[in-house]
Amino acid sequence: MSATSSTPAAPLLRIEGLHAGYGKAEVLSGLNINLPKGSVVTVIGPNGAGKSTTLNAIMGVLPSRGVISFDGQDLAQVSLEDRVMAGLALVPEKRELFTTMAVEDNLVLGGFKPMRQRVPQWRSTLEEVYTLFPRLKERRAQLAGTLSGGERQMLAVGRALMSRPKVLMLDEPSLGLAPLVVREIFRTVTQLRATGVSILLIEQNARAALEVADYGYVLETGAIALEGPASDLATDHRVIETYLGAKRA
Ligand SMILES: Nc1ncnc2c1ncn2[C@@H]1O[C@H](COP(=O)(O)OP(=O)(O)OP(=O)(O)O)[C@@H](O)[C@H]1O
Repeated sequence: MSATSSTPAAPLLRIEGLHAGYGKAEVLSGLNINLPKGSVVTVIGPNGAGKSTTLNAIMGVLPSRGVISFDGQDLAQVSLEDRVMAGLALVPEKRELFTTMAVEDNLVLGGFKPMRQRVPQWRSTLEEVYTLFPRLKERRAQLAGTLSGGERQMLAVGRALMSRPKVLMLDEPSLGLAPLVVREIFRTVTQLRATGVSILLIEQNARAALEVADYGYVLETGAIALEGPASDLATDHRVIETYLGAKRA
């Protein structure tokens, strides 16, 4: 991470020449993304650019070609479950909560069975999640389907944290949330980085994402159109014209 180091540390997550798609339709055409340890990296871009596809390929729920290397390990032959065990966690765009189950049951299921066996301290992880999101603790017995939009997003993040990930991937966490709630969620991103979690943040809300990220990529029709330190991207005229506009989060 040090800018002065002659041999920069290998990124925790390295995506190189990634191709993925659906049937014959190729969506990603040779993507390169690096996530250094302890950083927040954002991928911004328009609808349909391939942002969710990128995360699905990294998780292994979608077949892909190219290199996905995590913590020095090539994930090509690694199953979804083993990717979670290795330390990858995804908060999907649709949150995908168990709506008819209580908040706490959603969290406990997030530390899914093999993980609970391997990580016997899951109860203390649950307390850590409650410390991060006191509102979830207050509502631990409430059905997930009755939570507000912001609380659902907190629960989706909390559930992913139950597997004690090294890398947390967030797919449009601000989607459908009021500006104040977006701020709260992005504050959490900063708090998590401070605890050592590395974060890959997919967002359409470019302004909020670039404020919280260290580095950013602009993804357009399956390829990286622009990349750089987030503060540079936030002042780049192409990003301003296309993604920042006059709207404030
Ligand atoms: N299951 C699927 N089957 C076929 N095509 C798909 C499927 N999922 C996504 N696509 C297509 O792949 C392209 C990229 O979709 P993707 O969801 O990755 O974009 P995105 O950048 O995340 O967009 P958004 O910001 O709107 O969520 C789109 O053209 C979409 O229609």
